[in-house]
Amino acid sequence: MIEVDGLSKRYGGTVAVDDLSFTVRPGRVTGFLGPNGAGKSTTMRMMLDLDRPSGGRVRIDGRRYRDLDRPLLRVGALLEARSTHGGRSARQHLRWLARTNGIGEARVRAVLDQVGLADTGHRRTKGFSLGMGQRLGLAAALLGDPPVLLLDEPVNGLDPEGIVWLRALVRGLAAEGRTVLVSSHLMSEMALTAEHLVVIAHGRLLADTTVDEFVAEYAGSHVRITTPSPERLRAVLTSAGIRVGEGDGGVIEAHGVGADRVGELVAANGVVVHEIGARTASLEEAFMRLTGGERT
Ligand SMILES: Nc1ncnc2c1ncn2[C@@H]1O[C@H](COP(=O)(O)OP(=O)(O)OP(=O)(O)O)[C@@H](O)[C@H]1O
Repeated sequence: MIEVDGLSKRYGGTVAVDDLSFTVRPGRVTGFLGPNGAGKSTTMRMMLDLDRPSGGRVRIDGRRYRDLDRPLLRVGALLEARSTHGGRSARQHLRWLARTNGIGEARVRAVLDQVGLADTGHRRTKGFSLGMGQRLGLAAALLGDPPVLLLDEPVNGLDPEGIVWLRALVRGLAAEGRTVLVSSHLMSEMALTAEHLVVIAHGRLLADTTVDEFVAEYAGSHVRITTPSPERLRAVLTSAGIRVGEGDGGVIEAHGVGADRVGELVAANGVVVHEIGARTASLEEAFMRLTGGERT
């Protein structure tokens, strides 16, 4: 479990993180979302003691990072900056990490295999693509078999196949009971990966909720109806107390109501309709609404 309590970070006049409090629980993937510059990386660096908070605190399984005994066995992290020595091979890099942290050689083989680098582990990392670099970073994060994982934008540089692979890996790690925090600015990816969301903008908490609740609360679902008699349909829906809007191409949108109720109303009032469809807004739309349209 990761507990963030009143966390703040100022860089000169810039407030990067502003009185942030949330808890990341084990057993599920928590997505850490926010537009560029929202403060995600700064928050993650403070979790790992790489940046000193201006205020507040972070606890990982009840302790400060710096007080953790053999931290690589407690917390695995993939941060945005790559920190491998280009002249070394992936295997050498992991062996060095393992040795300096009292981790056995068997784990090096296991994680190379787990991240799909078993056949390229002997190659120098200098020639690695961004995606391979991300896989190596993940291998390093997993090396100590830690119960807590912090992954900052892990899909960066991965090809579509790699993204699907990562999604399964991350969900599997959470299903094993680990605490998994994954930052991203890709809403659609988070919708498929995370069950819980922590959303921030300008360093402040905007939402701490499940993906489903987030979409329901901030995006709002509606029913789309195509009809040759829009005025008549509007009148029927409005007199039933339903809020009506207009979508693209003259489609009527009924808000705060299910498709079943709309179907009953049009049948009872003899309105001809060509199409009725329930539409659930995407996580992307919910995010845009919540952050006031800031691009990610
Ligand atoms: N070392 C630093 N010195 C000065 N300002 C910084 C520093 N690190 C971050 N910032 C500023 O703090 C704010 C938050 O940045 P941060 O990188 O944490 O955001 P982010 O949500 O991770 O964004 P991105 O997705 O672009 O990485 C930004 O305004 C950034 O310019």
